[in-house]
Amino acid sequence: MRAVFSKSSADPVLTASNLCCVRQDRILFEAVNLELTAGQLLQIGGKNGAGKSSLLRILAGLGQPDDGEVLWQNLPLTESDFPQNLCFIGHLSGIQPQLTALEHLEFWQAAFGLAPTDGYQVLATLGLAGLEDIPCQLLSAGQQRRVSLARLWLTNRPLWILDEPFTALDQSAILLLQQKFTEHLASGGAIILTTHQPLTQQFPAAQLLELAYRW
Ligand SMILES: Nc1ncnc2c1ncn2[C@@H]1O[C@H](COP(=O)(O)OP(=O)(O)OP(=O)(O)O)[C@@H](O)[C@H]1O
Repeated sequence: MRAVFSKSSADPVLTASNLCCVRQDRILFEAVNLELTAGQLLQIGGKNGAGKSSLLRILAGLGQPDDGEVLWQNLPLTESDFPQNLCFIGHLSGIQPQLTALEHLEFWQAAFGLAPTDGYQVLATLGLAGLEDIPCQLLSAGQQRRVSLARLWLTNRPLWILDEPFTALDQSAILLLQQKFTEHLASGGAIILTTHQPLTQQFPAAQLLELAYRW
């Protein structure tokens, strides 16, 4: 059930104002402002070490800014139903080596509070047919990334925050993921992601927030 985003809504759902992040006496970024509404894709760009992951973690409520605030529907994240509306996938795949792909799906279904679905079907869509029942430590890096991204095929949450989701994927998986993004945006979802690859050809309406590398 999409409780928050709807295609007709043009109101900002996630807003960040005057964000500042300091790490080891270095200002990674400051005075960062953004607004995200239904159907929007925001790409955070910048060189290695510019602070993209740090910004994503703050936007996901997993880290505190040194200044500024993040609001979900005009409320601070901790005072809203933000966690129930977010699907966050970090740059580490979040895969447990000893669990199978199918066991990961069962865990995420329970974590998202979803009714069981046909995990075999989801994994087949992701090109993992025949690999459902072996420990993930025996899968390749790209196959493990596909398992990790299976969350996007399970979740009904409107806001996706994804750190380097294309890492280790081959061209067919990149196209599959881009198609999934298109469907999610068309149904009123929103996406914030980091990636080093240009997205403007597939997503001409994407916003780009470029973080400058600062000393
Ligand atoms: N918890 C932390 N404590 C200390 N320093 C940190 C912490 N998290 C990040 N940093 C530092 O902040 C800087 C930015 O890190 P971050 O991971 O946000 O960069 P990034 O833009 O995502 O880089 P990449 O493109 O390489 O993934 C780095 O120099 C990193 O060492």
